Amino acid sequence: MGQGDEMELEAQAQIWKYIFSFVDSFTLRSAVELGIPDIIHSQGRPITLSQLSACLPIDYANPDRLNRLMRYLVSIGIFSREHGSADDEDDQEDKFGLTCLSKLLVRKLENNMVPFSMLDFKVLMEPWYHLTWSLDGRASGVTAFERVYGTKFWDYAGQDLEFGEKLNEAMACDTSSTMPTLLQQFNQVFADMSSVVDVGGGTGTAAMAIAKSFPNVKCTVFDHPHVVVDDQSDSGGVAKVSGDMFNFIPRADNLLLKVGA
Ligand SMILES: C[S@@+](CC[C@H](N)C(=O)[O-])C[C@H]1O[C@@H](n2cnc3c(N)ncnc32)[C@H](O)[C@@H]1O
Repeated sequence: MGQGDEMELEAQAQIWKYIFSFVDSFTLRSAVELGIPDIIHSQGRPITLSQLSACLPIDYANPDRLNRLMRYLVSIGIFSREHGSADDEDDQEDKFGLTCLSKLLVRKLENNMVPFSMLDFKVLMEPWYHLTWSLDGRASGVTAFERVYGTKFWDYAGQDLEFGEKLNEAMACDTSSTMPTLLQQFNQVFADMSSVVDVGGGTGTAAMAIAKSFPNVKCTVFDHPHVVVDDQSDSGGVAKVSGDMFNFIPRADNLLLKVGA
Protein backbone atom coordinates (compact mmCIF):
# COMPACT_ATOMS: atom_id res chain seq x y z
CA MET A 1 0.00 0.00 0.00
CA GLY A 2 1.42 3.40 -0.99
CA GLN A 3 1.80 6.32 1.40
CA GLY A 4 -1.06 8.13 -0.33
CA ASP A 5 -3.42 5.17 0.24
CA GLU A 6 -2.46 5.01 3.89
CA MET A 7 -3.14 8.69 4.32
CA GLU A 8 -6.54 8.31 2.68
CA LEU A 9 -7.42 5.40 4.96
CA GLU A 10 -6.37 7.46 7.98
CA ALA A 11 -8.49 10.37 6.72
CA GLN A 12 -11.48 8.03 6.24
CA ALA A 13 -11.05 6.72 9.78
CA GLN A 14 -11.06 10.28 11.12
CA ILE A 15 -14.25 11.12 9.21
CA TRP A 16 -15.97 7.94 10.49
CA LYS A 17 -14.95 9.01 13.97
CA TYR A 18 -16.45 12.49 13.60
CA ILE A 19 -19.65 11.24 11.95
CA PHE A 20 -20.33 8.75 14.73
CA SER A 21 -18.89 10.62 17.70
CA PHE A 22 -22.39 10.82 19.23
CA VAL A 23 -21.89 7.12 20.09
CA ASP A 24 -19.30 8.23 22.68
CA SER A 25 -21.86 10.46 24.44
CA PHE A 26 -24.58 7.83 24.51
CA THR A 27 -22.45 4.89 25.61
CA LEU A 28 -20.95 7.01 28.38
CA ARG A 29 -24.41 8.15 29.45
CA SER A 30 -25.65 4.55 29.50
CA ALA A 31 -22.73 3.52 31.72
CA VAL A 32 -23.57 6.34 34.14
CA GLU A 33 -27.32 5.51 34.05
CA LEU A 34 -26.48 1.92 34.96
CA GLY A 35 -24.10 3.13 37.69
CA ILE A 36 -21.21 1.08 36.24
CA PRO A 37 -18.47 3.43 37.55
CA ASP A 38 -20.14 3.32 41.01
CA ILE A 39 -20.31 -0.48 40.96
CA ILE A 40 -16.63 -0.92 40.02
CA HIS A 41 -15.63 1.72 42.58
CA SER A 42 -17.62 -0.01 45.35
CA GLN A 43 -15.81 -3.31 44.60
CA GLY A 44 -12.45 -1.56 45.02
CA ARG A 45 -10.85 -3.44 42.13
CA PRO A 46 -11.45 -4.41 38.48
CA ILE A 47 -14.37 -6.83 38.05
CA THR A 48 -15.53 -9.38 35.49
CA LEU A 49 -18.57 -8.95 33.28
CA SER A 50 -20.55 -11.50 35.31
CA GLN A 51 -19.71 -9.71 38.57
CA LEU A 52 -20.76 -6.43 36.99
CA SER A 53 -23.92 -7.95 35.57
CA ALA A 54 -24.99 -9.23 39.00
CA CYS A 55 -24.86 -5.70 40.42
CA LEU A 56 -26.67 -3.86 37.63
CA PRO A 57 -30.07 -2.31 38.38
CA ILE A 58 -31.72 -4.36 35.61
CA ASP A 59 -33.16 -7.86 35.91
CA TYR A 60 -31.15 -9.46 33.19
CA ALA A 61 -28.35 -7.77 31.25
CA ASN A 62 -27.77 -9.16 27.78
CA PRO A 63 -24.16 -10.43 28.19
CA ASP A 64 -23.19 -9.84 24.57
CA ARG A 65 -24.47 -6.26 24.54
CA LEU A 66 -22.99 -5.48 27.94
CA ASN A 67 -19.67 -6.83 26.70
CA ARG A 68 -19.85 -4.63 23.60
CA LEU A 69 -20.73 -1.57 25.67
CA MET A 70 -17.78 -2.17 27.99
CA ARG A 71 -15.36 -2.87 25.15
CA TYR A 72 -16.42 0.30 23.37
CA LEU A 73 -15.91 2.31 26.54
CA VAL A 74 -12.49 0.69 27.01
CA SER A 75 -11.58 1.74 23.45
CA ILE A 76 -12.24 5.40 24.27
CA GLY A 77 -10.42 5.27 27.60
CA ILE A 78 -13.39 5.30 29.97
CA PHE A 79 -12.65 1.88 31.50
CA SER A 80 -9.54 -0.31 31.64
CA ARG A 81 -9.50 -3.98 30.66
CA GLU A 82 -7.28 -6.68 32.10
CA HIS A 83 -7.19 -9.85 30.03
CA GLY A 84 -7.98 -13.12 31.83
CA SER A 85 -5.39 -15.87 32.01
CA ALA A 86 -5.94 -18.85 29.66
CA ASP A 87 -3.93 -21.07 32.07
CA ASP A 88 -5.90 -20.30 35.21
CA GLU A 89 -9.42 -21.78 35.22
CA ASP A 90 -10.56 -19.40 37.95
CA ASP A 91 -9.25 -16.34 36.22
CA GLN A 92 -10.23 -16.68 32.58
CA GLU A 93 -12.62 -13.75 32.32
CA ASP A 94 -11.47 -10.25 31.43
CA LYS A 95 -11.78 -7.66 34.17
CA PHE A 96 -12.93 -4.08 33.78
CA GLY A 97 -11.61 -1.31 35.99
CA LEU A 98 -11.80 2.44 36.45
CA THR A 99 -9.49 4.87 34.67
CA CYS A 100 -8.85 8.48 35.65
CA LEU A 101 -11.77 9.34 33.31
CA SER A 102 -14.36 7.03 34.86
CA LYS A 103 -13.31 8.10 38.37
CA LEU A 104 -14.98 11.39 37.42
CA LEU A 105 -18.23 9.45 36.92
CA VAL A 106 -18.41 7.96 40.43
CA ARG A 107 -21.30 9.63 42.25
CA LYS A 108 -19.70 9.26 45.68
CA LEU A 109 -16.50 11.03 44.73
CA GLU A 110 -16.06 14.77 45.03
CA ASN A 111 -15.99 16.82 41.82
CA ASN A 112 -17.72 14.08 39.82
CA MET A 113 -19.18 15.06 36.43
CA VAL A 114 -22.27 12.85 36.61
CA PRO A 115 -24.80 15.73 36.32
CA PHE A 116 -23.30 16.80 32.97
CA SER A 117 -23.50 13.29 31.54
CA MET A 118 -27.16 13.10 32.57
CA LEU A 119 -28.31 16.32 30.87
CA ASP A 120 -31.31 15.91 28.57
CA PHE A 121 -29.53 15.21 25.28
CA LYS A 122 -32.81 15.20 23.33
CA VAL A 123 -33.38 18.85 24.17
CA LEU A 124 -29.76 19.73 23.48
CA MET A 125 -29.40 17.83 20.21
CA GLU A 126 -32.49 18.89 18.27
CA PRO A 127 -31.21 22.44 17.53
CA TRP A 128 -28.03 21.04 15.97
CA TYR A 129 -30.16 19.75 13.08
CA HIS A 130 -30.90 23.42 12.35
CA LEU A 131 -27.29 24.62 12.43
CA THR A 132 -27.10 25.03 8.64
CA TRP A 133 -30.40 26.93 8.64
CA SER A 134 -29.06 29.31 11.31
CA LEU A 135 -26.10 30.21 9.08
CA ASP A 136 -28.44 31.45 6.34
CA GLY A 137 -28.76 35.24 6.36
CA ARG A 138 -32.55 34.83 6.26
CA ALA A 139 -32.46 33.41 9.79
CA SER A 140 -31.81 37.08 10.73
CA GLY A 141 -30.33 36.55 14.16
CA VAL A 142 -32.67 33.75 15.26
CA THR A 143 -30.58 30.94 16.73
CA ALA A 144 -31.13 27.27 15.95
CA PHE A 145 -32.29 26.81 19.55
CA GLU A 146 -34.88 29.60 19.21
CA ARG A 147 -36.13 28.14 15.94
CA VAL A 148 -36.87 24.80 17.61
CA TYR A 149 -38.11 25.93 21.01
CA GLY A 150 -39.34 29.48 20.25
CA THR A 151 -37.31 30.89 23.14
CA LYS A 152 -33.75 31.56 24.26
CA PHE A 153 -31.76 28.76 25.88
CA TRP A 154 -31.78 30.13 29.44
CA ASP A 155 -35.48 31.05 29.26
CA TYR A 156 -36.30 27.54 28.02
CA ALA A 157 -34.69 26.22 31.22
CA GLY A 158 -37.39 28.14 33.12
CA GLN A 159 -40.18 26.52 31.11
CA ASP A 160 -39.00 22.92 31.10
CA LEU A 161 -38.39 22.58 34.83
CA GLU A 162 -36.94 19.08 34.67
CA PHE A 163 -34.38 20.22 32.09
CA GLY A 164 -33.70 23.40 34.11
CA GLU A 165 -33.08 21.47 37.31
CA LYS A 166 -30.59 19.14 35.63
CA LEU A 167 -28.87 22.11 34.00
CA ASN A 168 -28.52 23.89 37.37
CA GLU A 169 -27.09 20.71 38.90
CA ALA A 170 -24.56 20.42 36.06
CA MET A 171 -23.48 24.06 36.46
CA ALA A 172 -23.17 23.65 40.22
CA CYS A 173 -21.04 20.51 39.90
CA ASP A 174 -18.69 22.29 37.50
CA THR A 175 -18.44 25.29 39.82
CA SER A 176 -17.72 23.12 42.90
CA SER A 177 -14.70 21.66 41.16
CA THR A 178 -13.27 24.98 39.93
CA MET A 179 -13.90 27.23 42.99
CA PRO A 180 -11.03 25.97 45.21
CA THR A 181 -8.49 26.89 42.47
CA LEU A 182 -10.21 30.21 41.77
CA LEU A 183 -10.23 31.15 45.47
CA GLN A 184 -6.59 30.18 45.84
CA GLN A 185 -5.36 31.95 42.69
CA PHE A 186 -7.27 35.17 43.41
CA ASN A 187 -7.05 35.06 47.19
CA GLN A 188 -5.99 38.71 47.54
CA VAL A 189 -8.59 39.93 45.05
CA PHE A 190 -11.40 38.36 47.13
CA ALA A 191 -9.82 39.44 50.43
CA ASP A 192 -9.90 43.08 49.28
CA MET A 193 -13.59 43.00 48.34
CA SER A 194 -16.30 44.36 50.59
CA SER A 195 -19.21 43.09 48.48
CA VAL A 196 -19.73 41.01 45.36
CA VAL A 197 -22.69 39.96 43.22
CA ASP A 198 -22.32 36.75 41.26
CA VAL A 199 -24.30 37.65 38.13
CA GLY A 200 -25.85 34.57 36.53
CA GLY A 201 -24.53 32.76 39.57
CA GLY A 202 -26.86 29.76 39.25
CA THR A 203 -27.93 28.21 42.53
CA GLY A 204 -25.17 30.03 44.45
CA THR A 205 -22.33 27.51 44.61
CA ALA A 206 -19.63 30.10 43.81
CA ALA A 207 -21.12 32.79 46.05
CA MET A 208 -21.38 30.35 48.98
CA ALA A 209 -17.76 29.26 48.49
CA ILE A 210 -16.63 32.92 48.54
CA ALA A 211 -18.75 33.64 51.64
CA LYS A 212 -17.28 30.64 53.43
CA SER A 213 -13.66 31.58 52.72
CA PHE A 214 -14.14 35.33 53.13
CA PRO A 215 -16.87 35.89 55.76
CA ASN A 216 -16.32 39.69 55.62
CA VAL A 217 -17.38 39.88 51.98
CA LYS A 218 -21.10 40.55 51.52
CA CYS A 219 -22.10 38.01 48.85
CA THR A 220 -25.19 38.01 46.66
CA VAL A 221 -26.19 35.53 43.97
CA PHE A 222 -28.27 36.95 41.13
CA ASP A 223 -30.02 34.82 38.52
CA HIS A 224 -33.34 34.23 36.80
CA PRO A 225 -36.36 33.68 39.10
CA HIS A 226 -36.57 30.02 38.08
CA VAL A 227 -32.99 29.55 39.35
CA VAL A 228 -32.89 31.64 42.53
CA VAL A 229 -35.82 32.65 44.69
CA ASP A 230 -35.54 36.12 46.28
CA ASP A 231 -34.48 35.43 49.82
CA GLN A 232 -32.67 37.97 51.97
CA SER A 233 -32.35 35.52 54.85
CA ASP A 234 -28.92 34.13 55.52
CA SER A 235 -28.44 31.04 53.33
CA GLY A 236 -24.79 30.07 53.51
CA GLY A 237 -23.94 33.76 54.09
CA VAL A 238 -25.38 34.65 50.68
CA ALA A 239 -28.32 36.91 49.75
CA LYS A 240 -30.37 35.75 46.79
CA VAL A 241 -31.86 38.15 44.28
CA SER A 242 -33.71 37.20 41.11
CA GLY A 243 -34.16 39.12 37.88
CA ASP A 244 -32.91 39.68 34.36
CA MET A 245 -29.38 41.09 34.24
CA PHE A 246 -30.27 43.10 31.15
CA ASN A 247 -32.83 45.03 33.22
CA PHE A 248 -31.20 45.30 36.61
CA ILE A 249 -28.23 44.11 38.69
CA PRO A 250 -28.06 44.53 42.49
CA ARG A 251 -25.48 47.09 43.63
CA ALA A 252 -22.11 45.91 44.90
CA ASP A 253 -18.45 46.90 44.74
CA ASN A 254 -17.68 43.93 42.52
CA LEU A 255 -19.49 41.83 39.94
CA LEU A 256 -18.53 38.25 39.19
CA LEU A 257 -19.52 36.79 35.82
CA LYS A 258 -18.53 33.18 35.55
CA VAL A 259 -19.81 31.30 32.55
CA GLY A 260 -18.14 27.95 33.03
CA ALA A 261 -14.88 26.24 33.95
C1 LIG B 1 -23.34 29.08 32.14
S1 LIG B 1 -24.42 29.28 33.52
C2 LIG B 1 -23.20 29.72 34.71
C3 LIG B 1 -23.66 29.51 36.12
C4 LIG B 1 -22.59 29.88 37.14
N1 LIG B 1 -22.12 31.24 37.01
C5 LIG B 1 -21.43 28.91 37.05
O1 LIG B 1 -20.34 29.30 36.67
O2 LIG B 1 -21.64 27.73 37.35
C6 LIG B 1 -25.19 30.84 33.14
C7 LIG B 1 -26.18 31.31 34.19
O3 LIG B 1 -26.60 32.62 33.83
C8 LIG B 1 -28.00 32.73 34.04
N2 LIG B 1 -28.52 33.77 33.14
C9 LIG B 1 -28.57 33.72 31.79
N3 LIG B 1 -29.13 34.85 31.30
C10 LIG B 1 -29.45 35.63 32.39
C11 LIG B 1 -30.07 36.90 32.53
N4 LIG B 1 -30.47 37.60 31.47
N5 LIG B 1 -30.24 37.38 33.79
C12 LIG B 1 -29.86 36.67 34.88
N6 LIG B 1 -29.26 35.45 34.80
C13 LIG B 1 -29.06 34.93 33.56
C14 LIG B 1 -28.55 31.36 33.75
O4 LIG B 1 -29.83 31.14 34.35
C15 LIG B 1 -27.43 30.45 34.30
O5 LIG B 1 -27.67 30.10 35.64
